[in-house]
Amino acid sequence: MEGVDHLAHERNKSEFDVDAMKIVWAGSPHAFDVSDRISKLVASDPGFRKDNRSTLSRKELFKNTLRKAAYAWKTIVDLRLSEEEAAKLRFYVDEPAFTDLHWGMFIPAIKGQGTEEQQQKWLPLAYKMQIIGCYAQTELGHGSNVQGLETTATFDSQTDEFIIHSPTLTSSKWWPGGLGKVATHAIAYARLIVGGREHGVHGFIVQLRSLEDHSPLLGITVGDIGMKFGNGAYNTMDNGVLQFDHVLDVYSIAFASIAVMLWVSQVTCEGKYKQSDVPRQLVYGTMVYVRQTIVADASCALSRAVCIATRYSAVRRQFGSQNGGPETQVIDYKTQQSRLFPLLASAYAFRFIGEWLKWLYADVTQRLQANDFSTLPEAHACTAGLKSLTTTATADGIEECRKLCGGHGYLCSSGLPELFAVYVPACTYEGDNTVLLLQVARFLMKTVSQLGSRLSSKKPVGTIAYMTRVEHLMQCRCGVQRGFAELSADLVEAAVAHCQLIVVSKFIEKLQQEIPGKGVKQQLEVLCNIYALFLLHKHQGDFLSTGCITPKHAALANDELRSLYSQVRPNAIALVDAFNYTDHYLGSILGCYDGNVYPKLYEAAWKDPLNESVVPDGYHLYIRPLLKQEIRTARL
Ligand SMILES: CCCCC/C=C/C(=O)SCCNC(=O)CCNC(=O)[C@H](O)C(C)(C)COP(=O)(O)OP(=O)(O)OC[C@H]1O[C@@H](n2cnc3c(N)ncnc32)[C@H](O)[C@@H]1OP(=O)(O)O
Ligand SMILES: Cc1cc2nc3c(=O)[nH]c(=O)nc-3n(C[C@H](O)[C@H](O)[C@H](O)COP(=O)(O)OP(=O)(O)OC[C@H]3O[C@@H](n4cnc5c(N)ncnc54)[C@H](O)[C@@H]3O)c2cc1C
Repeated sequence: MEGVDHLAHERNKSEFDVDAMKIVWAGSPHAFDVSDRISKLVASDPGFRKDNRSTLSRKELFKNTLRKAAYAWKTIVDLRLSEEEAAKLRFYVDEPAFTDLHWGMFIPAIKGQGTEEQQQKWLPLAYKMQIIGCYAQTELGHGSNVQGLETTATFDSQTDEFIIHSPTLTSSKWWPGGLGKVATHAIAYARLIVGGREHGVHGFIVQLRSLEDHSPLLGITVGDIGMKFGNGAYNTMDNGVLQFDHVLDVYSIAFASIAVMLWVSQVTCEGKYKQSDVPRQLVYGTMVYVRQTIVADASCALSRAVCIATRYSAVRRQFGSQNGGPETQVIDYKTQQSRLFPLLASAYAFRFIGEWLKWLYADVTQRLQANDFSTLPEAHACTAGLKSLTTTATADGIEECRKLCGGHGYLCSSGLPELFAVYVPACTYEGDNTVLLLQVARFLMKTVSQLGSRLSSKKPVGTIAYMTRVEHLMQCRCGVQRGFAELSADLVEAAVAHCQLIVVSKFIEKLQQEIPGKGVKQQLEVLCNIYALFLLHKHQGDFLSTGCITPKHAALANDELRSLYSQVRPNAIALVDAFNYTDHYLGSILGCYDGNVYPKLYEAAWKDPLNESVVPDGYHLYIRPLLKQEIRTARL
């Protein structure tokens, strides 16, 4: 029945202050207030409806996305929302769109790598959305290998201009979000050539389309690359293809530095290339920034899936009826708990590692401004490795949550198929996860060779086993005289172990902070222990081979896990309520707050366009003749 909370009995079991946990999850009382207010604003506005996406054609879907993006911008302007509130509004609108790249990459790239002059010219236009930008780095032939990019930017000292060109088919820009149909400008990455000499890959701000009629400028061929994985899903995004045919970057030398997107190098008025004495990898700065935001995004996506699966696991009953009594809630089965609760713990673990990574990024950015590059390698390794670890675990976790919901998890109305389809490219974009782990492995090799065996002694006591595991994995690999390439598969395993060590140690450090609210810290300690012991159980071969745990320890750890699951069980619904997601944002009948699942599932089915007619289109043309055919063959 509507209005009845079918999960009230579960909520009454909670042993901690849920409102206090909501603040912990949000990060602060202020952050909670903004999130709570904006999520409800979006949920209550029919202009942000999203339950019909799977029934729209690609063109209808895309036009609806443009409508929503414009409506969101109007809402932001009319309500005079702050930058923080506007970002939250775009988050809760929950639709991949060109705005993700405009706000999430184009503007950060200018802020992070543009000169003062460039920032003064481009940021006011971008903030007012008087230009719409995208980040055009990947090409048809190269994505991972940035140094392999083929697009050229040749400085013509006669005309004081840069000529941007796609010399080959494989140099076509391919994948940039927002590029296909909307962006008016791009930060395009190209090989800078000055005076016949090549100076490596640099970013250039290039106008793509007329600000008058949106037509592509002279020399620009641009379009969408076509349908992607899953219906609806990421097809609201116009990932594009772009070719330059000797495009003059219209900014004369007076603005040459406007075009060359870098505070780390310049082309002077005399047409001389000036490389400042900073690491060339600062060209990659935007990718580092986005990777740390992707870690925070992972905790959001995984927590959405876990919220759906946990609430439905409490609603769903199957088997176990005694004397005609109610069947057993599937959340009470130990197998369901052993699959679901480690994911619940991971959602919280990724939330806190995302908070730490945000601090690390801010710290390294501050140091860079003082020309202190000492922590840049660690920041690169951490953002690359944690992006890889958290997105792989989240993509796998969303799929596991679908399976935890049985057949109904496969319905679009569960919200899980679309969440999976939209999320999984996170394992690829912003750096293929294996390629990024190889960067971590390279960092570990260098660290081991510099520090000797001990990677770091600055870890909480509870992580000794994890640290010993990483050292053991590295020693086993570094000890043998074989090349990096030969050992790369093994070194990637050590890189994963290193990233898991970081997540566990930062969760433990979080618990050393003052955490207000009855029972809140105790619940987080249970989740931290579940995360650490689940991984120890999953990788016990590694831990046993280090000798720092024995088979008896491994068995005890497994016993402790079961006990921890029992401690979580009465608090499970409250722990997912703490995410404070509206039913609109969850977009899931299985995960609806009141748990009134079956009537809503049944009602939703009849809204499917296929049920607009009792007799389906095609019956008279195809099925009736089939049913009425003379039996010409002997009866089978
Ligand atoms: C809101 C989300 C929307 C998502 C939209 C998606 C957008 C995108 O996908 S944008 C495109 C993303 N593309 C990538 O992520 C490409 C991945 N590839 C790379 O980052 C690089 O090609 C590489 C790091 C894999 C290799 O770069 P390369 O220049 O060949 O460098 P080396 O491996 O030779 O390393 C040299 C040296 O530089 C250090 N280093 C590498 N990257 C960085 C970095 N980002 N920051 C700082 N330092 C970096 C590396 O550690 C080496 O150091 P040493 O070992 O000390 O020499
Ligand atoms: C949805 C989506 C949105 C995107 N948005 C943008 C965008 O806005 N802007 C942009 O510029 N790009 C964007 N991209 C492109 C994205 O950044 C690249 O696809 C990504 O960096 C992976 O590169 P790749 O496609 O070349 O993969 P590849 O490197 O070709 O990967 C193929 C396989 O090769 C393996 N491999 C590659 N190199 C090595 C190596 N050295 N050692 C071992 N294995 C290796 C990989 O692990 C992988 O298994 C987007 C991609 C997607 C899917």
